[in-house]
Amino acid sequence: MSRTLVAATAQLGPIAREEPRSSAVNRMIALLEKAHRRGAELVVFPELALTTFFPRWYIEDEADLDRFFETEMPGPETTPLFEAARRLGVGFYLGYAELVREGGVKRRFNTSIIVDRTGEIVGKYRKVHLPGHFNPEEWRPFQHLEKRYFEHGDLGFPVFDAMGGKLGMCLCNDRRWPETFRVLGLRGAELVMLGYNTPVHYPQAPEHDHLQDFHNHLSMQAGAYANGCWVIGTAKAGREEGCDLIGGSCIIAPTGEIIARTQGLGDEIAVAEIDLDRCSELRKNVFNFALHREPGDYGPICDGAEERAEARARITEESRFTARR
Ligand SMILES: CSCC[C@@H](NC(N)=O)C(=O)O
Repeated sequence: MSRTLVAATAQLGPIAREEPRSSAVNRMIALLEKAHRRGAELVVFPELALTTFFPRWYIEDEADLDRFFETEMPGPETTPLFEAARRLGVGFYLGYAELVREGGVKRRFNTSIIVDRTGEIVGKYRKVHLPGHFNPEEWRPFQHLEKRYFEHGDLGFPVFDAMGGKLGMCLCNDRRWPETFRVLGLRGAELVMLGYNTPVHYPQAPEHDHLQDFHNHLSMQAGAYANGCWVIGTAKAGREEGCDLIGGSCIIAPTGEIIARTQGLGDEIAVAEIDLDRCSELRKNVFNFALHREPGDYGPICDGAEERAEARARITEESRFTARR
């Protein structure tokens, strides 16, 4: 059986605050069709692809916040995307804000899914490394309230047998953490897909603004190389509600080389053929984990997990926007 897959990164330009889901979905279907015409079998969309990047605002009213979340997937507005996938026989990765009710409690996650060629959801991931802050901070030109609006993902970093390979997922800030790729690599991921919304301006250290594209590619290329896996990273890009987001969506080989990338900051695809068997070039050699990895010397990487969990629970309880009914 062939282990090659034609894949596409499907970058979205800005989504306005009042833009309806149907518009975002129609834009994604157009990209899916375009990718299909170029032979793509798998298409990677951005993080929070159905709405504007709403954590840039402090939203006090719970109903206003909930408007940005999906309570079912697919729901009435996203079903056309799933139908298009089924019609074209193209799988996809999609990031969205997920709201679930458990025991009368609302839980909110920054989530991504893998949908296979038949339009079935075959994998789910909930963002682990939530960036930003809990409380609104007036000095900022825009907020980054992911820590307030989302819970820490509770699914770990799973790897799924899908599309003829072993597929892993992460979301945006996760890519900056080598542990993300290493855990997925240890679980055998051959392709890691991720979406991102990355502002050009980093208010805490504006001297890094000109490095945002560099850091984006640095993280993903290092993750690919050190784990011998393919990486597809997809941006929501451009000036969204006055906030500039980087582009640079790309497909990265296990060698760390970018083999396809978008050029602009709008809706755009870049396509490449990826050979999943190429992972072994690294995995059987320099990154043969069984032979060369030295976990006995990596203790500090996992120290402090309990303290971290306690601190998180405390802060979350104090600050998170959670409705209990
Ligand atoms: C405030 S941290 C920088 C922004 C972050 N964005 C997301 N969405 O995770 C990122 O890692 O790109």
